[in-house]
Amino acid sequence: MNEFWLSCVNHLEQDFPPQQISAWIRPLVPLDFNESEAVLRLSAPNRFKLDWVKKNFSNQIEQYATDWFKKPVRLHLELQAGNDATNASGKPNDVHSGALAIPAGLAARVSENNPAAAAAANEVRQESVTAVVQAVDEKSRLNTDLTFETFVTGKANQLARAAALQVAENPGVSYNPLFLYGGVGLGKTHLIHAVGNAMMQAGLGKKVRYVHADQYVSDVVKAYQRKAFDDFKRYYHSLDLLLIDDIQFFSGKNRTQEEFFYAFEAMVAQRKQIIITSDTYPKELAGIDSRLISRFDSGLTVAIEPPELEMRVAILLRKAETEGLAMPEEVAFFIAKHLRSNVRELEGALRKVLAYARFHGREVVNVDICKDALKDLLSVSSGQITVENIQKTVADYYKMKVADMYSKRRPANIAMPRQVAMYLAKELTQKSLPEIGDLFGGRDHTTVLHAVRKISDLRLKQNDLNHTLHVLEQTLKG
Ligand SMILES: Nc1ncnc2c1ncn2[C@@H]1O[C@H](COP(=O)(O)OP(=O)(O)OP(=O)(O)O)[C@@H](O)[C@H]1O
Repeated sequence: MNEFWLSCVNHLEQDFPPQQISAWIRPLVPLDFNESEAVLRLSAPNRFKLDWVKKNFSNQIEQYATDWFKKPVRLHLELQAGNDATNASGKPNDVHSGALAIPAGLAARVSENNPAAAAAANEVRQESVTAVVQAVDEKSRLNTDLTFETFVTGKANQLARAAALQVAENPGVSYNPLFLYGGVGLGKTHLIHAVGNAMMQAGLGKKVRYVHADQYVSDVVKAYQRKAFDDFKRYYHSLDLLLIDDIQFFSGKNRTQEEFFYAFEAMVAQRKQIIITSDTYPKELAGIDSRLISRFDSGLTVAIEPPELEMRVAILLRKAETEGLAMPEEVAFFIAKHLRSNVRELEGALRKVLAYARFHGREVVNVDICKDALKDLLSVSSGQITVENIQKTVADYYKMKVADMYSKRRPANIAMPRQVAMYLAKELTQKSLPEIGDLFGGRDHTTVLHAVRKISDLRLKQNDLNHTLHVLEQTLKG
């Protein structure tokens, strides 16, 4: 197990900057691998790290484990025993606990056999402490790297950024709540951290808290179990700025919604600022109480759209510069033309190019290096619009599995995106109706025709759907 984990960390080091490895990966402790169920268990030192790793690294870890153990592995993350750093009021108990968590057994073994490695491990532990303290302010849970200064602006996000700046300057009085929505990886989380960091930097002693909706739900559950609702309420109602990310995760969680409703009312009445992000606009949120939806819509609702070409280039150039990589503009254009869906994807590509260039000892990259480094990514999005591209883009947008594009399952939340994808396939490719039917799991051409007619028709009547289609077309055309 330890051998696997060391190798996995080595592997992740190729893809992610050292700061991220120290902050998020090294604090994880490998627990065990269950052969029969193919479940890999890792523990994280606190809830914040657990959520972060789950969101940002679990795919890579699962993929690597799948290659290593030669079977499809599922990752199970859990909190280190007795180390849940979040109490009922949402405050961390132990600021540094996470950074010291290099597996104890492993550290002992390393130090017995190899004093130099032990010293290095120690150094890594020290470095982890610094990295965590720099990257995340534990009290507010703000990532201090996500600021307005590091946020690249373009047409796709200028409105959202202007609104966020306005709120940072006049919290509680301009737009309350500010509701930001958009697809995955477009910068919503970044922007709300930027508001929080700006308020903290202003040094007025404001109480700020970033919380992912999932975390809020589990705080409610904990408060319920510990009968500590008063503390919970007091804490949330006492904030000056509450940043709540991915509110769609409240869907169907009635008790959480009720608590949030009270917190919302109390904060807004006292002119305390709330900023919410979501993958869709308020009225489209499923499983959320209508009185909350109407509250969400009572301030300012702004979309972040997929970045246009020039903005993607600017983001790549800025991020390459930060990483100390000399990237000529033509190279940034090359990557930006091929990768169009979101900023997270661009960051992933840049990391791959960076690792490749470092490995081959190149300080300046060119288009050929990029083609090699990004072989896998580029084959998926080869510039042309293909039905596969459409299926992937639509599935990403609606947060569903690509496999459901071909499956026979028919619940409305799958059937509708599938029809949208069929419509786009007809609009944007040269494929015939029977060919499209084949690519959607062998469906009949009349099914495709029905989907195309239905979506064309609805598009004229429903502004929201028209907007969604517009965003998808823009993403696909680049
Ligand atoms: N305009 C931008 N300038 C610089 N970096 C950006 C920009 N937009 C996004 N990013 C970066 O892209 C990555 C993904 O952004 P972020 O996590 O904010 O997306 P998101 O919209 O919250 O996505 P999700 O819905 O998946 O949570 C982050 O590393 C963020 O810093």
